[in-house]
Order: sequence, then C-alpha cells, then structure tokens
Amino acid sequence: MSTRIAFLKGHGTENDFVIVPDPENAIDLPPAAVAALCDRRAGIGGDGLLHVVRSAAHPEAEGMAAEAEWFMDYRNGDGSVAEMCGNGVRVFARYLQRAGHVIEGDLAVATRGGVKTVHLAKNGDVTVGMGRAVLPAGDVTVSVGERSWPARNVNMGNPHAVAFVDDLAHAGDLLSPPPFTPAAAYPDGVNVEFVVDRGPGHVALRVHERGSGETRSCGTGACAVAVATARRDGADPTATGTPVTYTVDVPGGTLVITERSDGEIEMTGPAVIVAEGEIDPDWLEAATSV
Ligand SMILES: N[C@@H](CCC[C@H](N)C(=O)O)C(=O)O
Repeated sequence: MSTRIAFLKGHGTENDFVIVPDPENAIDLPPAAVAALCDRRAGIGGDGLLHVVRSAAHPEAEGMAAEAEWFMDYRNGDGSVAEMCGNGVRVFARYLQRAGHVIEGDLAVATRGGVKTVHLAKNGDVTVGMGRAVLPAGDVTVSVGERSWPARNVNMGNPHAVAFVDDLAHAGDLLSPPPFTPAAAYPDGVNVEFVVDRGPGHVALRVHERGSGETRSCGTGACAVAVATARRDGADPTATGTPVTYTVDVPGGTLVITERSDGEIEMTGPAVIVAEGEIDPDWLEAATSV
C-alpha cells in the first residue's frame, strides 16, 4: 500500500475546509480528488480544500517565495480553482501555527490573489489584509425565482455580485447558482451575496459560492458586502480619509471588516482546527478514477 496522506479539518465562521499539508508539492490533487475529499457523504467534507505548499515548490507561487514562505493552493469543493479565499487564509494561518511553522504575530501567505498579510492574535482571532476592492462599472442583475435585484459588482481578487434584499429568505434555497445578467459581467462565474441591514454599520448576508454552493460564510464575500454597503451609504474612505467598519453577520458567525483610508481592507474573525487524520490513498485513487 502506498503512503497515507495527512489531512486536517478546520473552519472559519463555519466556512469549512479539508487541509492537506504538502510542503514539497508532491501530492497530485486533480479536481476529481478534491471533489471526492470535499464530498460530505462519501469523503471528509468541506466547502473547499487548502493545499499547503511551500511557495518555492509551486509553479504558481515561486515568484512570491521571497515574500511568503507558504502558498495557499485553494480549491473549491467541486474541484475548481479560485483566486482567493478570505476564510481559508485565516484557517491556513491557524494550521501553520499549529504545525509550528509560525508563531503568534504577523506572517505573509502567498495566494493566487497575491501575498496577504495575516495577524494571529493572542485572543484566537485572525486578521487578514485582504487588499483593495475593485468595483467594475456597469449594471448587474441577479435573480432568484420571480424576484430580481440590482447587484454591485465587487472584485476582491475573486468576483462577487452583492444584492441588497428586504429579507434573506427571498434568496430561496440557493440549491443552484442564482442567474445573473449580463453574462459578460462574470465570464468565469460569480459568488453572489444577499444582504440585509441589521443596524448602523451592521449587516447580515447569505451567500452562494461559485464552486461550493450555499456556504455558512465567505470572507471575500463579507469584504465585498462591506464595500458595497459603504458605497451605497455614500462612504468612501479613500475620498474622505475616514475608515469605515462593518460587522457582517454570516450564517456561521460574525466577521468584522474595516476599509482603511488607503482603501486596504482588513477582515477579522476566528479560525479553528477541529480534527486531523490520514487519507487512505487507495480510497483516494479509486474515488479519483470514478
Ligand atoms: N469561501 C471563500 C471564497 C472561496 C472562493 C470562491 N468560492 C470563488 O470561487 O471565488 C472566502 O472565504 O472568501
């Protein structure tokens, strides 16, 4: 029998991940293997997978190796590749701490969306410097059943459509991706957030994630929502010099998002490792060849 593969399971506000430590990038993880591992009935289960690789050992990250020793090779639960995962970065950092690769304080993590700065706080919270939001011009509409809403196009390294709704129940069961127009707005698909106000500086969301379905949280989505809400409310820290902070309730917890006066966005929330074990390589090979 070939060597067993170590894994851990973790989550950030219940956005959950299978973590596969693979410093030298020696494990083949084709989309079918990722989907099998993330399967909630036949696999370990997760919204996505965090492949933990040294930047120097991964062709997509070797250019970032001088800045960040570790690369988050993030995959969605269906096996597709995404540019960024905000909750994933926090959980990734928590894993590095648990494995003894880093200690409390600041570290850099390479992602497909660039190098992110992470702060592991004493109280267990993890803060990520998420970079700046890009807000492409143009109207977008998302719909669920008979209802449709104008949505704000926000790019946090990955694409988001943010729709303000009267009631989160109007998003329906979110068993399939909400249709959007125009198709050209998101040629590679989109993460869709439905948002309601909870009070001053306080919103709540539900999200349908590209490649994962409805999840209990989305970090990049929460950042996109904070920026869309600020602009809707006439606030732009880069113009006024005044930072804005939003508390964003997600089904799995709460995230705090600050947009600074330089446009940089910081996200704070928990990150937890819940289990570790071994993957049977024979099962993985069989699951992958189906
Ligand atoms: N859950 C993530 C986002 C993961 C990627 C997303 N599904 C995509 O395809 O862009 C987060 O916490 O940001």
